[in-house]
Amino acid sequence: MSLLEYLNMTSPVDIGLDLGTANILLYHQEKGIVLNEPSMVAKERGTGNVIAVGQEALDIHEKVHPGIVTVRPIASGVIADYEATTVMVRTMISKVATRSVFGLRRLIVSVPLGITPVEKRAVLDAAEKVGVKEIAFIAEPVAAAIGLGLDPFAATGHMVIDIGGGTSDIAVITLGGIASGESLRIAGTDFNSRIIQFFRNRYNLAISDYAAENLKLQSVCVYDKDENSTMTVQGMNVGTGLPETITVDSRPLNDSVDHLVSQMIAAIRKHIEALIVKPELAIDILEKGIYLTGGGSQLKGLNKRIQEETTLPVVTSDDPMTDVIKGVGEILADLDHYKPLLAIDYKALVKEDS
Ligand SMILES: Nc1ncnc2c1ncn2[C@@H]1O[C@H](COP(=O)(O)OP(=O)(O)OP(=O)(O)O)[C@@H](O)[C@H]1O
Repeated sequence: MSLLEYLNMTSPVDIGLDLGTANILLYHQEKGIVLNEPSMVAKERGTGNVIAVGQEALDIHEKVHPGIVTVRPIASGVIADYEATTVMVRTMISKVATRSVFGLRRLIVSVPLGITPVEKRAVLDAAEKVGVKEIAFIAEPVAAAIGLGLDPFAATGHMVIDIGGGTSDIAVITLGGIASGESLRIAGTDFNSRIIQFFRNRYNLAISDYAAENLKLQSVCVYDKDENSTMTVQGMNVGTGLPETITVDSRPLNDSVDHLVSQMIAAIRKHIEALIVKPELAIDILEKGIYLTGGGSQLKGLNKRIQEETTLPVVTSDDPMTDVIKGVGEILADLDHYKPLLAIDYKALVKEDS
């Protein structure tokens, strides 16, 4: 065995990227999921220089250093900070793909349904800077479908809803295309914002995003609105300017996030109703159910609520936060088979695109 073989540096590498609002995941063709970190960047307040990305940036964020500002470069599924996104993607890819002397061959990136050319450009820039030779984009719900073990080319309809941090991608997938779908800009992060607003308005209490996230995971339930639990919440009293601990019922908080759930369900129903011209697809969904994935789909009671209000069965994923990247991994493993999905949706091979 040569030294290069021994060091596993003998061939160009293919990488998959799930560039999410909340989390960034990387898939290595041979090793599987090699990175799963928060989509966050820490910068020096004065210069704007990036000093940390991912988990390191989140650790800084929680300590709140006055000379440092932390940003989520992707907001509501769109690239809000072009520079920070470029640095974040570049740093993450270099973390996992520095060993091959032949460099990176392909990068497959999952993106929300409505990605704009400008957003695509930011990813392309980052990829070019780490020496990727070929790049392709795949729609998140299609990647999620593959990750869930569904066949996107089948002559049957699959409804997949990927509820992430910034977007809820809704898609009815059939014959390698999307019969009906949209990227709804309501997802996990909106629940956090609503929770923060609720405590501010009702209790004059400013709570951190970290506290809001914990409340969402532990106390919020969107199905049985009568369900009640007691929550202990810490924050800053905006009136006195002093820290405060309060113990309150969860029921009013459940009510306060309800309009977000209603908007999600209205969008889902719209795409089911759009199948009126293709009733056989609607029947497929009636038989197989709606597939729910993405971290936000784990909100307590959301699956039951969707089931009740659409009257369709709902199938929840066992591992909702990795379905998209697993799907991207499957595509990398059999690119010839899946290539039509990339070409049909985005015609995104760099050389064709630029
Ligand atoms: N148990 C849970 N209950 C409710 N929400 C959860 C739970 N676990 C994770 N989440 C939420 O899931 C979201 C992150 O999910 P995911 O990693 O799938 O999103 P993303 O891919 O980063 O975002 P997007 O696809 O919108 O760009 C966060 O908003 C997080 O708060």
